[in-house]
Amino acid sequence: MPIVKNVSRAVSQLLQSSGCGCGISIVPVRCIGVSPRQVASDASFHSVSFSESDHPRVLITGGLGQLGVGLAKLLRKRFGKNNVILSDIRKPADHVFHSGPFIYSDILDYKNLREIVVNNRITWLFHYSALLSAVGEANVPLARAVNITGLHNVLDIAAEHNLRLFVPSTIGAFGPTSPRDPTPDLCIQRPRTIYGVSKVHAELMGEYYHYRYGLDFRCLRYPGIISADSQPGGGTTDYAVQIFHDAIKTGKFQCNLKPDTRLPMMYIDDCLKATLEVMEAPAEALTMRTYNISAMSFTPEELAQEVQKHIPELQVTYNVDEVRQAIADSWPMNFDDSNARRDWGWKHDYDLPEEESRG
Ligand SMILES: NC(=O)c1ccc[n+]([C@@H]2O[C@H](COP(=O)([O-])OP(=O)(O)OC[C@H]3O[C@@H](n4cnc5c(N)ncnc54)[C@H](O)[C@@H]3O)[C@@H](O)[C@H]2O)c1
Ligand SMILES: C[C@@H](O)[C@H](N)C(=O)O
Repeated sequence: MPIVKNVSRAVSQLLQSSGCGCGISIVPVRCIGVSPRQVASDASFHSVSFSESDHPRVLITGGLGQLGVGLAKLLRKRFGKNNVILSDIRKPADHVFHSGPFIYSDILDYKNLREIVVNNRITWLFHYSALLSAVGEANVPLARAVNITGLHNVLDIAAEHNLRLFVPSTIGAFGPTSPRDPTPDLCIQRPRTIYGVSKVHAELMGEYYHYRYGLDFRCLRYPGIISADSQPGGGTTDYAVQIFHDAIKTGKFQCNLKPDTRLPMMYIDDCLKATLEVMEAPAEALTMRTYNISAMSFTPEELAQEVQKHIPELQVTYNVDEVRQAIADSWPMNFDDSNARRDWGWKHDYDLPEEESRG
């Protein structure tokens, strides 16, 4: 019998909140200039630090993708609407533009990014700009620029202005030589995508800046994130979002991964909750700067069966995309997040009661 894991709660939540009608997320393709580099390797960083009793002043880069708008909503509830600035290089939808401060920011423009941080007295930065795994393979030079040069800009500005910096990593930071079931925090990391390579680089650079310059760098390795009211940005786990939109819109879904491809996944509310929690965790609780977080793990076939419980007429077919399949086959199947649970009390809400066992 296949491993059937109960994703009911997340599926119900997704189908309830799936208003659909969202446009497909398109990552702009353009030429990239090299950003100026002003920070000397032995620079001593200094800035006005914010009092912990004040609300942080937050900037989110790449905030118009699958995760940023939800993150802004959560943070605005907590810290006040005007204390959270969304930024991106795309034009925001009306409802996003009217929901709180939005600003244009290209993370490859170092000077402009620094100006935004200074003028708005930013104290926390969530760095979401990236090209995900599949679009990254389709445009390696752009992925290298956005994911690596962009990160360098953000690291320098964060260190210079004493920011608390969150950079998400991913299950994609592991590769075929990593243990896959489960994958612990510390193990071999030899990813085979530019996305994965750039995320390992981000993890290591952030940790280096922490030890070298005292940067308050915090990083979570997210699983594939499923959401209903935002579109994925071109990753390998996109199918697990697209199925909900297609189930409601057309009743037909063509999956680009094989039916038995098991990957770690998480409902967006859990992902954003974890992100806020790790940013609020006392520094002394963090024994590491980069943590795996986990919630559930399923295959396309299992997810389809779960969705069909709610929409029995859903027809699912498979047309495997070789690039995405090769990526998925090199990624973890299950994530070990015991360090996050121990250090800062991570606990997911949308889980996988093991109602049926392997065998
Ligand atoms: N969604 C997931 O399943 C998932 C899983 C693991 C990690 N993550 C990480 O979380 C972060 C957010 O993910 P997402 O799914 O929202 O990504 P996304 O692809 O949906 O959005 C990324 C955003 O970055 C913006 N961007 C591209 N180039 C830029 C530039 N030069 N300057 C500023 N912005 C630029 C894009 O316009 C886009 O809105 C990423 O770093 C991603 O690696 C996401
Ligand atoms: C897993 C994650 O990093 C992203 N959703 C991708 O598939 O590329």
